[in-house]
Amino acid sequence: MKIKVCGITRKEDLQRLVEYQVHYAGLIFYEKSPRFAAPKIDGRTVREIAGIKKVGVFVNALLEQVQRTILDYGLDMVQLHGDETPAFCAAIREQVQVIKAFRLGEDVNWSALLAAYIPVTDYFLFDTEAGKAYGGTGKRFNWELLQTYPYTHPFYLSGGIGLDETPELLELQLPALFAVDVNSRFEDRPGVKNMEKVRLFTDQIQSTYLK
Ligand SMILES: O=C(O)c1ccccc1NCC(=O)[C@H](O)[C@H](O)COP(=O)(O)O
Repeated sequence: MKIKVCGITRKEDLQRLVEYQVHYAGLIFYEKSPRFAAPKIDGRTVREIAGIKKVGVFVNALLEQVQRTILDYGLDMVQLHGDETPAFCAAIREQVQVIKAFRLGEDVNWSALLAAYIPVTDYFLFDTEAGKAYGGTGKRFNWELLQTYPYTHPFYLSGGIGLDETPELLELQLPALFAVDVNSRFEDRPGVKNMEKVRLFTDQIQSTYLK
C-alpha cells in the first residue's frame, strides 16, 4: 500500500517524507485552506526536492491556474477535490496523472458518481462528506461502503485516518485500494506535520506491505 501525506507547507517536512520513503506529498493550492501551500513554500524549493511524487490539490480552480502551478511546482500529479467535470479531468490529464476526489457519507451510488470519471482519471480518492468542507476535516466515512466498490479503478483511502486506524487499515481486503492518504491527524497545527507520528505510521504500513 502506498502512502500519501497531504497538506505539506514546509521544506523540512517534505525532506523528512523523502527520508521516510513516503510515496506522495500533497500540496494544497486552495486559498481557503489553512494548509494553502503557495504563500509558505515556493515552486523552486519543491522542484529541487527529489525522491517523492508531488501532488497538487485543487478545488474548482481555473484550468490555466492548475496548468501554471504544475509547471511552477514540478507537480507529478493533480488531485481535484471540488466539483470538477470529466472534461476538466481529461484536460489536466494531458499534462499529468489525475486523482479525482469524492466525498462519501453513509450511502453511495457508485456508478452514478464515478462511471463518467473512469476513462479520464488515473485514481479516485475517497474522503469524508462533512458539510461544506472540501477536505482536511479529520473525519472518517463509513468504510463498509468500500466492500461494495464495483470497479478495478484504483483508489486512495482518505478522511480522518490517524495512528488509531492503522490496525483496521491493515486488515482491509480491498483489491482496488492503492494508497492511504493522511493529513490533519498527523499535525501539530494546520500545515505543520508531526513527523514523529508520520514516522510511526509509515513504519507500521511499510512493515506490513512490501514497498
Ligand atoms: O486539507 C485541507 O485543508 C483541504 C482543503 C480543501 C480540499 C482538500 C484538502 N485536503 C485534501 C486531502 O487530500 C486530505 O488529506 C483529505 O481531505 C483527508 O484529510 P484528513 O481527514 O484531515 O485526514
